[in-house]
Amino acid sequence: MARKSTVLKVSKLRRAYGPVTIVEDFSLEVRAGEAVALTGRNGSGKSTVLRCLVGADRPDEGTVEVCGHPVVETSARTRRDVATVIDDLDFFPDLSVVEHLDLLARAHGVPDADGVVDEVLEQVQLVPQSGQLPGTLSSGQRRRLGLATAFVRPRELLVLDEPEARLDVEGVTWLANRLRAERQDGLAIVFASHEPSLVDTVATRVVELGAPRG
Ligand SMILES: Nc1ncnc2c1ncn2[C@@H]1O[C@H](COP(=O)(O)OP(=O)(O)OP(=O)(O)O)[C@@H](O)[C@H]1O
Repeated sequence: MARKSTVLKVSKLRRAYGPVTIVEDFSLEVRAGEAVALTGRNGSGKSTVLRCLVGADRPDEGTVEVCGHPVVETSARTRRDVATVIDDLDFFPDLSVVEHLDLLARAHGVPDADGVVDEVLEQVQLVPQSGQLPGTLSSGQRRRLGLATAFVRPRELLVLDEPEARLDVEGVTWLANRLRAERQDGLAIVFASHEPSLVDTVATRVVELGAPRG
């Protein structure tokens, strides 16, 4: 069988905040169809690594490439290839749930945007809330909308920071199955998680980050 192509290549990443080095000599290669779980204690640097992967933070040293191109948060290429759910997303206060998803799908040139948005709304169980504004959603529903934004658009790499946060038990099970299916369809995934069931179901590899050093 042909080896799957490398989607993400991280080489010798280092990130320090002041005198404290959080991440040092971190390298990672993720191929299409692989899912890497970043685990480790609070403060071990998982979010720091993920922010560097998507270009939301700049490493002090090292390089990050997606599909052979350097990651730059503002580049069209990076935005096309990388779907992220990290931190709490900012939503437009005056666009409804369905309008957010429509906007994203159309901006990314998704064929049959209406059909894709309807399908994802069903999957994240936000059909009854599709006309609501983000400010009126429950915190778990806002997380579901955040996840939906990643699923209505094209993607080669999915980067998720604690995607299970604020989901109910049924939601975590759905998410685990959905991410496993995405990986089996050939997507590359990197996610940080404290949820063992999610890691067990989704990850093909687990990378545990250590404690920060002073
Ligand atoms: N902008 C910043 N300035 C100073 N320190 C920071 C900054 N961002 C993160 N840190 C520190 O870097 C360390 C790693 O934080 P990070 O958020 O990457 O951890 P994490 O592994 O994702 O933790 P958690 O499991 O709690 O989400 C923490 O000690 C944090 O306080």
